[in-house]
Amino acid sequence: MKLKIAILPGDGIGPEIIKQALKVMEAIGNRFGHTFDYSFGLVGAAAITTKGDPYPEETHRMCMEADAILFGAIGDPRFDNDPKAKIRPEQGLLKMRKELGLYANIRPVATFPSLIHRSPLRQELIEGVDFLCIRELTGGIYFGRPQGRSEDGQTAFDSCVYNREEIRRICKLGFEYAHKRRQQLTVVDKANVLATSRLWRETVQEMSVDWPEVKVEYMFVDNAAMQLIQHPPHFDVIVTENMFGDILTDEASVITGSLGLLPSASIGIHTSLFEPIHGSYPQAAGKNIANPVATILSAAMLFEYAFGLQAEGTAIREAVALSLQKGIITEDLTEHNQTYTTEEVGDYIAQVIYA
Ligand SMILES: NC(=O)c1ccc[n+]([C@@H]2O[C@H](COP(=O)([O-])OP(=O)(O)OC[C@H]3O[C@@H](n4cnc5c(N)ncnc54)[C@H](O)[C@@H]3O)[C@@H](O)[C@H]2O)c1
Ligand SMILES: CC(C)[C@H](C(=O)O)[C@@H](O)C(=O)O
Ligand SMILES: [Mg+2]
Repeated sequence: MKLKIAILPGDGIGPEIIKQALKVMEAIGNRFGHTFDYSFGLVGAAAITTKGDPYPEETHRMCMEADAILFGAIGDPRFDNDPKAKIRPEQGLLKMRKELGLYANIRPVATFPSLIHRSPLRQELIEGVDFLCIRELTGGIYFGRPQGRSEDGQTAFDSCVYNREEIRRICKLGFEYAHKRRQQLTVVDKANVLATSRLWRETVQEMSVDWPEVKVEYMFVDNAAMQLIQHPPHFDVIVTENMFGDILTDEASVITGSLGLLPSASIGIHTSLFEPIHGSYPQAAGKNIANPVATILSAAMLFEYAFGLQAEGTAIREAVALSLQKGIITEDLTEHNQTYTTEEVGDYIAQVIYA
């Protein structure tokens, strides 16, 4: 099979981790007889520097023409530390999500048996954790208007906006995934305060009639933040709005042992995009220390979700599991000096697939 994929490395550790995922994909191509037609695009601070635009038109065209997109990370302290900057790397990511219609961000969270001891949480709390967080990605407070400052600059405002159709389409995925899994859907919201959350509840209540076998529970986000740590095996499928999903999944990464482990798939109207859930980790950029596993597992999701190539995804997951089991891991997962570099972890995982 010939796979046409747009590659957007982005900023910070983005290029280093993408390089490891490409090695692994090459190994998969070799083993399973696929070839790749890659195109490389600029996004984020890298695109601002050269094009003055964090999501240039040519990158958009490239994404639209590809069968799938692999994305590293964007973000740069130059902009993080300058709240007055008008053009920002994150605008590129948001524009890309919106223009590609990437409305559902699926973030699987599962413990790796060989890393159970790496979590700051007690082993008996996190054994067998395996849930999906389905994060709405093109609505809510990230995109609601009005957003901005009052004329005198002394007041700032954001708007959280959802319509019924946006809620339906993301919750439909929630029901479908729960149906295929353990039949348990947790809707995380703040319906005791927010009007948008009450529309979410109302919509889910209507939809649940069509999914009688799926047990639906509603949980306020503050409680969910606590339950995720207190009793994470409870969760099967979580569906939630944009910002809550962003925050809860960084929190959930602690269960697995590192933010550098969690991948995601952004499912869209026009295409699909695969990216680690973490950011550009600027402190590590160029040091060859970042964990490439989240990006490599995002490539596994790309094979499975974009192309239906399950065996290829499984081969990557097995190679990753072996690297973790053998202790071929980056410094975020080690306390002793048995630390491997980003490159070495990528090489090991690719080599397991070739073998
Ligand atoms: N999707 C994205 O591109 C994305 C996501 C989050 C943050 N960002 C951007 O990234 C920049 C940095 O943000 P931040 O520091 O809040 O978040 P971050 O996710 O980049 O890093 C937070 C911390 O997580 C750990 N970490 C993250 N990725 C890791 C990896 N691959 N290996 C090992 N450890 C890892 C590190 O301890 C790091 O200090 C900001 O500009 C932010 O806007 C981008
Ligand atoms: C960089 C930022 C805009 C982004 C988000 O909040 O969606 C990031 O945190 C993520 O999780 O992809
Ligand atoms: Mg985030």
